[in-house]
Amino acid sequence: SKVGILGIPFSKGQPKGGAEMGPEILRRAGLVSRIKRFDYQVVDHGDIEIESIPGDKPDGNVKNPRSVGRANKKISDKVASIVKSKELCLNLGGDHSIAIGSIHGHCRAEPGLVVVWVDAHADINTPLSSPSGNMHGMPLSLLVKELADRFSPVEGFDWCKPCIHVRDIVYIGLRDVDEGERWIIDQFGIPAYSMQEIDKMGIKEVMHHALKNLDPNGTRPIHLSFDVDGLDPTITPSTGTPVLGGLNIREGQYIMEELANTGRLSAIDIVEVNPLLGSEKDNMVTAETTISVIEKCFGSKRGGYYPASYVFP
Ligand SMILES: N[C@@H](CC/C=C/[B-](O)(O)O)C(=O)O
Ligand SMILES: [Mn+2]
Ligand SMILES: [Mn+2]
Ligand SMILES: [Mn+2]
Repeated sequence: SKVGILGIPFSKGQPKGGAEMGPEILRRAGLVSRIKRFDYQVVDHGDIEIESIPGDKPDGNVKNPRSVGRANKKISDKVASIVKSKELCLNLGGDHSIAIGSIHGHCRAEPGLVVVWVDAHADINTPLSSPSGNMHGMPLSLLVKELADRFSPVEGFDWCKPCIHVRDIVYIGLRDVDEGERWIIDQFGIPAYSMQEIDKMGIKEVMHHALKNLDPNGTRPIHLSFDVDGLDPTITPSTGTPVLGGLNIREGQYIMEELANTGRLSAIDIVEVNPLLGSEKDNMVTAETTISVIEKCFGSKRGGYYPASYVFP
């Protein structure tokens, strides 16, 4: 099987420069060669070309709407074609607004998908409920059909038709959720395993119930949107919105191992790595943590591994 890697050097969904350097730092830390060790054939699609749109005035309180809209239209087109060519699409962000295009594009190729959202944040603020106007806190609100009537279309997003239902989402790792987001989660009954549930149930039970709730028959393609700030900031310090009390590296690896075991991972976003926000050491720790978690999606086993082609000497 094949994995298609797509760099998305984009950061206009939030105000801190540097998130656009995420793909570069992960590549430089050896991501591609680490994935090549396993049974996937790796196709590297390079980085998406991001056009800058000068004078991109806010639309209401939404910041950089046209830049975010234009970038995500391209992301949608590219992800749709990668998934259609039977590659597992690995998107390297960039801030979390890139999930608008990646999920939209994934839905074009796999309409029955489900979304696993690993994050300290719910990222489902509408343009009206957002406390910041930063679009990295809004991606899911632009994608779910049930919220379409709660706000008027955002400038630059006329292409973006909502393509998933709230019941097709599960949250893991929440610990910094805004009022409007909590109202949405309660109103629509979105399964949400915050760090409190993880401490109460343990990651094994959380993964068991999360996947069972989401897809009882175990048939639907999975879109994993992984915000590195879902992990504890001591192991991913180089990120824009760190929150104490996150997932430890073993929980992160276990989540990926369980998702890999389904055999239904179809697209993965790895977002919010920002090397300008940490020291050299912070960046090295963040990159190594992120890669050691990502590789568990592709067959890396803590108990050891050998490729199908291995012959014992
Ligand atoms: N909920 C806050 C924070 C958003 C955080 C986004 B992140 O999860 O993509 O880092 C907001 O809406 O501004
Ligand atoms: Mn996020
Ligand atoms: Mn986050
Ligand atoms: Mn149980």
